[in-house]
Amino acid sequence: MPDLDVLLTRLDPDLPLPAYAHPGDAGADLRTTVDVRLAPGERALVPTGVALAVPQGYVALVHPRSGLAARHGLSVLNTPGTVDAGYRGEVKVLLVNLDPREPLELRRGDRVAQLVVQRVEQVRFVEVDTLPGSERGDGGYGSTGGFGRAAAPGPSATEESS
Ligand SMILES: O=c1ccn([C@H]2C[C@H](O)[C@@H](COP(=O)(O)OP(=O)(O)OP(=O)(O)O)O2)c(=O)[nH]1
Ligand SMILES: [Mg+2]
Repeated sequence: MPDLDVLLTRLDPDLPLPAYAHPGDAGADLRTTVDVRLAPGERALVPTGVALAVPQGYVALVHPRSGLAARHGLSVLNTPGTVDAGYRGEVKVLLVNLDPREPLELRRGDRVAQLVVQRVEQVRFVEVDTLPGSERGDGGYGSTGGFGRAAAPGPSATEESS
């Protein structure tokens, strides 16, 4: 049951508005207003035919659709794309064909991505000389190990498999 109004203008009156496929879904599907052919590895910034006034304190994020990603390698290059509250231009989707072999033909009206609206904080950045300590410290980028699989038998059995 939606409880937040997001004002929208339709720049392409013949296409349906962004819509949630099921009640309670996080993402509302966005459609391309144009036909696009993406060669393997190719990207394109495609228009969606809508402009939004996202309320202050919220952001609209442009996410890929998992079915198109799994079946065709279609993704959003800058995923998730950020539509700021102050942005009044047309929402666009930076599509990329990550399939190494197959070109992808998209037609006007196809649901190519999904829009997730969520709350967001704007913070005050406060410069200090020394940060408070933490258990993790500066460990990152794999500091806790890899996949955590049982070590396979063989020459590297003594090392943790990554
Ligand atoms: O997938 C996206 C990403 C961005 N935008 C629009 C809305 C967003 O508010 C604006 C700027 O996006 P972003 O801040 O990610 O791009 P930038 O390269 O930093 O541009 P700018 O200098 O305009 O902020 O572009 C979209 O329509 N779709
Ligand atoms: Mg920016």
